[in-house]
Amino acid sequence: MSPAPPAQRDKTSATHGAVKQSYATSVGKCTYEMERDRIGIWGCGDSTSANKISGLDRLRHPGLNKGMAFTIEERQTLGIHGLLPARVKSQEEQVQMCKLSIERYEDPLNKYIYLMGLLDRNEHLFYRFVGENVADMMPIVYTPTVGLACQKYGLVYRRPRGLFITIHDKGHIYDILKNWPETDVRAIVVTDGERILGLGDLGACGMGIPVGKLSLYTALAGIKPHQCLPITLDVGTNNQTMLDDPLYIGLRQRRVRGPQYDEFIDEFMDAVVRRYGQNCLIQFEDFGNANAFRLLEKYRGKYCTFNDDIQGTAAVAVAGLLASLRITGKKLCENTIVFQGAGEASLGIASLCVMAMIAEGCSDEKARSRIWMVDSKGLIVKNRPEGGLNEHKERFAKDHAPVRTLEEVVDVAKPSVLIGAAAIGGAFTPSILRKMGAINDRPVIFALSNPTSKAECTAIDAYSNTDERAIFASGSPFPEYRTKSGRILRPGQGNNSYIFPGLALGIICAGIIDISEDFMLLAAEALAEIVCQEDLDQGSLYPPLKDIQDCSVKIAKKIVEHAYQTNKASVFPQPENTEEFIRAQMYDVRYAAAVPPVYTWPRDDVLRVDMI
Ligand SMILES: NC(=O)c1ccc[n+]([C@@H]2O[C@H](COP(=O)([O-])OP(=O)(O)OC[C@H]3O[C@@H](n4cnc5c(N)ncnc54)[C@H](O)[C@@H]3O)[C@@H](O)[C@H]2O)c1
Ligand SMILES: O=C(O)C[C@H](O)C(=O)O
Ligand SMILES: [Mg+2]
Repeated sequence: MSPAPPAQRDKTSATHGAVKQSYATSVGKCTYEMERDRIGIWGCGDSTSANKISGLDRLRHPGLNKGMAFTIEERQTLGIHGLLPARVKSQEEQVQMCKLSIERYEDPLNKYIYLMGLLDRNEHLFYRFVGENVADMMPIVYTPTVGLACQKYGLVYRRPRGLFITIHDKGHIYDILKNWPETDVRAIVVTDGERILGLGDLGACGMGIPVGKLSLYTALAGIKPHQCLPITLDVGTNNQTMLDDPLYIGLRQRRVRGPQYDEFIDEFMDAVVRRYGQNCLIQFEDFGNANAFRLLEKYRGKYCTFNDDIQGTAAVAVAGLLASLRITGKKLCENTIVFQGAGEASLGIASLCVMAMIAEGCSDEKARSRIWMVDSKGLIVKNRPEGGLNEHKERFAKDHAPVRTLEEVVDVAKPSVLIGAAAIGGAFTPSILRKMGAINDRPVIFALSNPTSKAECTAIDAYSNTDERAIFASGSPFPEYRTKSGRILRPGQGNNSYIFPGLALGIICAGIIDISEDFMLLAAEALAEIVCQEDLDQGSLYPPLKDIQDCSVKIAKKIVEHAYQTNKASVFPQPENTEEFIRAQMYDVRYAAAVPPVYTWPRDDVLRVDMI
């Protein structure tokens, strides 16, 4: 069975009603045929005749190149014999070589450049290497090193990887999408670079984030690389350092806002639907606060979209909180939660917490009463003298006199859970942490801000100021911690990377367009369920990173099943075996045969004369 084309793509106008897709798997195709089709897409040859494809093209195409793993037979058939050294390597040997190569670099940015170079040369090898070494490689291709790479993107940028669409392309966005050589795009991660991690406005240099997120789509959830498209919408930057930097790669102008910006994003959304179909997932990433909430409200339910910083973060944090209940023995609604920050991450988490508390049987009002939020002006209270509370913050405003500092809020609220997402490095001072330890037997401390320099506290801070009783998680990874008694604690990474790859896999497989909040709570519950006693005993509220690929499939399975139960799926018929259905669509990191198998006599499948 051929992979079904995404529904309604490349029609002249965008339509957003539900469209049924056929069973979109590539199960029936052998890998050789799939590779051959892809060469056709890139225009390197006739898609019906593998023999016409230049061997050199295969060496240059990251999706087809195997480097020294081309067999002698392949080298001869493809006309690349002699272009490679005599030795034929296995992919396993190549993976070993990658390990040796990357270990030679000390500077993380050089490791990043090496890995991006590998991705540009040999996709299968990159994904196998990263997939087999997730805990070591994620901090390079993703948080925290990707933050550094974005800050230096002018230096790091080598080859096209994704699309830059500028505000000057307004009116022609569809034409730019058509310049992307792949037609079967199922997932886009898009940024406008305004809030890159906790590093602020990096303009077009934010491209490192969609590239990094989508590399995790493949490495952690097996979504095929050619189905993923990173996009940066370049509307300028207000970062003067970037504007003054001769290496800056984006438009040298201040950010466009207002109706022109809105029309630009509207055109982008419609162009994606027109080009790739309404089932193409659009993940919003690292937009500035005001646009992030506004655009989510505007597009959710109408386009296949979610905001990772609001919704993905909510799911991973709630998963961690649900897992923490197994240690504290409480219900979620019995906790008092203080947030440092009241932006995308914090408000997203707070809203999903309310939903989870309501699911426990608590009222909406009581659930909200459990949540205290602190922003740059202090505790969020009703009738704040400065005014200016938006509707999201208003929902959590306390009937309380103004309280200015986080420490004072901790004194007043006496929280059992402290969550930081304000990008203020070190905001959880030793004094605040000691207070959390004094109020609680097992204080829950989440330092979610990224990258590491923005974390509210380190794992060492959290443990050492609470007599090692803290239940700690962080957005960026921290090394393991040895307690005074010699126990090893492995703090879990409360990062949306535990959620978005599996969520996206489920969305794509079932063809979900309306990604409602119930999917986020479901993903949170699914992730929390995977956490085992051994993880908790080691101080982690999340499964180890080495198991994250399995987590993605388990999350995707729940998402797909729920989509069929709630009539949100658009891929029919409903698969009998959900997991098999999902796995059949996943990327295989192993190389496919580059030439058709040559049959030698006697063939097993042919009746031989001497057998008659
Ligand atoms: N771990 C994860 O998966 C994850 C996910 C999303 C965001 N984050 C991180 O969270 C941080 C914030 O992201 P966001 O999207 O919520 O940003 P945002 O800009 O939407 O929100 C930041 C919030 O911090 C508040 N703030 C600023 N200064 C403050 C201060 N001195 N005291 C208290 N509050 C203050 C702001 O008022 C705002 O409410 C970033 O570092 C980001 O990397 C982590
Ligand atoms: O990118 C990350 O590491 C998580 C999150 O999306 C963030 O913006 O910090
Ligand atoms: Mg983000």
